[in-house]
Amino acid sequence: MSNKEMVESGNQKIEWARSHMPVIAAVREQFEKEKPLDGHRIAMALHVEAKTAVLVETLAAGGAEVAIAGCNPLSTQDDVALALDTRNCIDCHASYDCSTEDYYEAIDKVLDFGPDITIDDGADLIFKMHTERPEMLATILGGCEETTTGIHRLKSMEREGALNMPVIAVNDAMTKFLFDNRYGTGQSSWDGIMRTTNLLIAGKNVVIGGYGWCGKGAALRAKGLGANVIVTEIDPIRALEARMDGNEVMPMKEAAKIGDIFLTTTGNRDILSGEHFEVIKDGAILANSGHFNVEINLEDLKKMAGSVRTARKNIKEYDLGDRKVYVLAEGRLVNLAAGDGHPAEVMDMSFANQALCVRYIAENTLVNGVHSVPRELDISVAEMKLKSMGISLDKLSPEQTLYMDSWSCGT
Ligand SMILES: NC(=O)c1ccc[n+]([C@@H]2O[C@H](COP(=O)([O-])OP(=O)(O)OC[C@H]3O[C@@H](n4cnc5c(N)ncnc54)[C@H](O)[C@@H]3O)[C@@H](O)[C@H]2O)c1
Ligand SMILES: N[C@@H](CCSC[C@H]1O[C@@H](n2cnc3c(=O)[nH]cnc32)[C@H](O)[C@@H]1O)C(=O)O
Repeated sequence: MSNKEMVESGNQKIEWARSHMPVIAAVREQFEKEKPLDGHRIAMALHVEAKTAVLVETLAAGGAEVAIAGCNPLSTQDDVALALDTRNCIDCHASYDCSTEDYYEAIDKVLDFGPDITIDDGADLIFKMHTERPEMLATILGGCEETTTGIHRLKSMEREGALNMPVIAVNDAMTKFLFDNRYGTGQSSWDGIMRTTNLLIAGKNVVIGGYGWCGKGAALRAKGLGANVIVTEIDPIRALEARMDGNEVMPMKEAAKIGDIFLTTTGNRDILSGEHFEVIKDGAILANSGHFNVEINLEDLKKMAGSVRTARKNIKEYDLGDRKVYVLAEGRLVNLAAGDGHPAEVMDMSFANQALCVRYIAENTLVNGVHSVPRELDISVAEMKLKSMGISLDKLSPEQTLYMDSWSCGT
């Protein structure tokens, strides 16, 4: 494709996403009128694809200048990156097949731009500023964090007294994790797996590593596709929940022997490693939708394999002698590296939260530490989404309010 065709293709994807993101459209309208981000410089490290581009445009419509890098190798869509880079007030430094060096160089480039607000997915910008560029923290008003793993990292910095800027935990908004992590990951992971393998899910043993918000969504959709779902967990409550939701629960060492398709969603490392590959079933398909590329230990797999070859686009075959194992998208996020990421309708809510939280940072002085998304912003996102869906609610009558609030009623 020529550069011109790439830009056209990127713009088409952005337009399609924008037309399915009514909440962020409403936020953009406010931003265009009020210009709350005038004079602000925003550095972002997110998956560079069409829905993210709609967030970037919204911030620019609010008056900001924006520089963006990727937040994961293999999750950038090059046509969208090119289309974004042609816009006024937007610099994009991201490519799909970047090396680890290119990836970190791009993070440095968006920091060179001199931001006063950051948006991260996995805390890479914040980590880099704290470890290598601490002088930058003096002019940072605050940051927003998109994902569970990033918030784990930031809370651990906060506990050790090492977090020297305010950060809003956007992932923890109800209108984010209940929809994005659950229904978003639930749908987009299976989309990535199915379009990459072109295989049937019905009748297969699907093993889901972790029954958090992503795991619940992935298990629910696998069941809907006709799979027999097995969950592995380390948390007794989540394991119980998985069982009572109708899944089998067992240790990975047992699940490895019978699973046909494995999907990790834990945010942890080595969910599948050497001890599992020793017993894993011939033909097993391994995919990750959790953290970076560490949930499936590819080093162990490489050591055990006699040879490795590309079996099909985005599928690597590891020949273990008596068995073959297939890894999708290099063990990186299968929904983004081998698919188009979450559906626009869920990113609509995640990114409306991002835009509103950036505005909140611009208009308020926050102390250093991890902050929750203000409840009223979270509720406003739910209200805008319901309105866009044509759904209205009942209202409490004065008698009902009194009844609910009074301790003397109810007997
Ligand atoms: N692919 C995507 O688009 C996408 C979307 C949202 C979140 N994420 C990422 O997915 C990961 C999970 O996010 P979440 O919101 O579901 O987190 P969560 O904390 O709700 O769930 C993680 C679950 O994994 C379990 N777990 C941890 N170690 C385990 C182990 N060794 N074996 C089995 N289970 C284990 C935990 O007990 C927990 O129940 C994070 O890294 C997050 O950043 C990815
Ligand atoms: N660098 C992180 C990446 C985790 S991805 C998880 C985040 O990606 C976000 N996400 C999922 N799909 C899309 C998409 O299509 N566009 C932009 N972001 C997405 C989603 O909100 C989720 O919180 C790490 O490996 O730790």
